[in-house]
Amino acid sequence: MLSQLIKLPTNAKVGVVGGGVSGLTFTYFLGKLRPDVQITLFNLESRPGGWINSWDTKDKNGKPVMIERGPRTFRGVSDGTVMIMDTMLEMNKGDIMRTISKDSSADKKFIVDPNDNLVQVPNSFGTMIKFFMSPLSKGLIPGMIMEWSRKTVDPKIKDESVLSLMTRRYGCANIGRNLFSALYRGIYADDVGNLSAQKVVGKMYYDERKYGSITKGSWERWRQSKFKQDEEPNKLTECVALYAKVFNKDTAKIHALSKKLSQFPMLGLKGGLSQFPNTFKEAISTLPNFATLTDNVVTLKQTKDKVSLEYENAKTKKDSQEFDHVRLAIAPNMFSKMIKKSNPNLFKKLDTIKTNTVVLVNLYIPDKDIIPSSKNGFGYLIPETNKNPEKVLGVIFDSVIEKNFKPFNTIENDTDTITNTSYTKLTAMVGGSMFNDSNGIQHDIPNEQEAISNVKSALQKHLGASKVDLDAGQWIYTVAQDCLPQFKVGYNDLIKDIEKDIINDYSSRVSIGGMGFSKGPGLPDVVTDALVDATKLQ
Ligand SMILES: Cc1cc2nc3c(=O)[nH]c(=O)nc-3n(C[C@H](O)[C@H](O)[C@H](O)COP(=O)(O)OP(=O)(O)OC[C@H]3O[C@@H](n4cnc5c(N)ncnc54)[C@H](O)[C@@H]3O)c2cc1C
Ligand SMILES: C=Cc1c2[nH]c(c1C)Cc1[nH]c(c(CCC(=O)O)c1C)Cc1[nH]c(c(C)c1CCC(=O)O)Cc1[nH]c(c(C)c1C=C)C2
Repeated sequence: MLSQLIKLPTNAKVGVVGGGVSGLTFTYFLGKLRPDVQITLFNLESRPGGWINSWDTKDKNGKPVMIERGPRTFRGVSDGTVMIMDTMLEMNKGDIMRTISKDSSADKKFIVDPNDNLVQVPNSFGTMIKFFMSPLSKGLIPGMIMEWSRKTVDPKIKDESVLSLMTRRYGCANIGRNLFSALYRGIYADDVGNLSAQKVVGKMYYDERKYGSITKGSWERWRQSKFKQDEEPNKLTECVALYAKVFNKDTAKIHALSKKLSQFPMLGLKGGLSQFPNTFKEAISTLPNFATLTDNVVTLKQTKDKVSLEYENAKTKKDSQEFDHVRLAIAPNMFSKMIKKSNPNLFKKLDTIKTNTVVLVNLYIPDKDIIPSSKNGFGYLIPETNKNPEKVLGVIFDSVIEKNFKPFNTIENDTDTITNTSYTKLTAMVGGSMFNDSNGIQHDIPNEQEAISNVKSALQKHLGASKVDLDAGQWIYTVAQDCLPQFKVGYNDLIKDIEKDIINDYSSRVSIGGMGFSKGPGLPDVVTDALVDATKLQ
């Protein structure tokens, strides 16, 4: 998201690089706002969706089964989620929208303690007592009680790691290395000792600076939000209000949708999350001035008062086009490759953003549920305090999620309810920063055989699964190479510096999107970012 973008001239030409949800939604929003603008979407792959990859295959009995080889859900409370769901409804896709409610067993999360026991993250009084009695809560009670009174940060410190902030606030490293280590491995695939507090726990970072403590800050924010809620109960957030305005939406309907979505911790789509990019791809193909070029490697060049994209693929010779504006909806590491020769200074800055690789190992057992009923939940995460020789970040219980999915729209003849419940579908996510050396440089990615063997060992330890059952399952191995940027200490300032260079070097004719540059790494974050920037160009 760039601060200053210039309004596009009539019949402008825009190039969008990246066919993930960031590029797709940006293209859709801009194409709807400015039907006169000619948009060309470039993508390395012919498949839309980027990291979203719902894979339709067959099980050992020849029955069709969908395996998620990337994201599978997204959070219900977010501006981006309102825009995604409103657009899906507009395209008559309401019937594939699925929800997980707060009281659903699929909303339970577990953390593995140092003795390989799964402990539920508290969501009730009973689970809170159990959590406080586990080794995972060492130091938590005194840490929280005295947090408000602890010395605040030295104002000279611009940014620090999540672990450093947590240790200062809670008086010991245990809380950071247990609870927060698990949570942030489950989002960033990285360790709290590496992650930027300003970027990752922004609210806590600013609360300590503004109010002197996290407790005081949370209280103040709760009080102010309560006051705002009472004063203006039907107020839309700034981004959703912008979305409603530019697309002439019925604000009462958008508010009702936003309110309904906020009941659900997470949402999904029947048939897999790929339905989301596929729907947007379908929608943009109907735009009056749209073209797409796939299987192309793209590089960026600055010409006098335009920007040009050079592209080539195995079949076609090198070609190029000039544009009034280029949108880069790609990760920082892909952006740096695009300008290595044409802009060495910017390349050097982008190239300091290293990445984490996650290996996904899916297991499907068509005729047995090996997830103990007491552990039915979204899945579990493994914090730094567990030895974890298998380097598993966490395991998502896809079959529990699927069995607890409820239609978003009430459907009369609900044919959706899953009849066969005795199956297992789960996804282990392996590696992330655990594949890196102390400088954050990637090393040993396990091959398919090693990764599957490690996950089998972890599932036997954590779920008590039998080797016979595991060996009988169908295993799928996916390497999500460089899939998540490393959001290291100082990340926000680095991005601000990079954005300044982009504005100067390309005279505001280039904008950037995607999870490395948006507010957060989630699907809703990149969609919000796409909407805001598309409206700046209209
Ligand atoms: C393992 C994993 C699990 C996740 N789970 C969740 C989750 O549960 N919930 C959630 O909200 N988010 C989740 N996310 C984050 C989510 O996947 C991202 O927010 C989202 O996919 C980012 O979309 P994007 O379009 O920004 O980038 P991408 O999906 O990376 O898409 C970028 C596209 O650009 C293409 N491209 C790159 N360089 C070029 C080039 N030079 N020329 C042409 N094309 C190019 C790529 O091929 C790709 O198709 C997860 C991410 C990962 C990696
Ligand atoms: C174990 C590794 C990972 C798991 N998911 C991811 C990793 C690296 C990646 C990821 N997961 C989520 C996001 C978006 C975050 C956001 O800001 O919306 C990303 C980048 C979603 C997510 N992950 C967890 C929760 C509770 C959420 C939010 C709900 C949602 O958006 O669906 C925690 C969590 N992640 C994993 C597990 C097993 C787990 C909890 C048990 C897998």
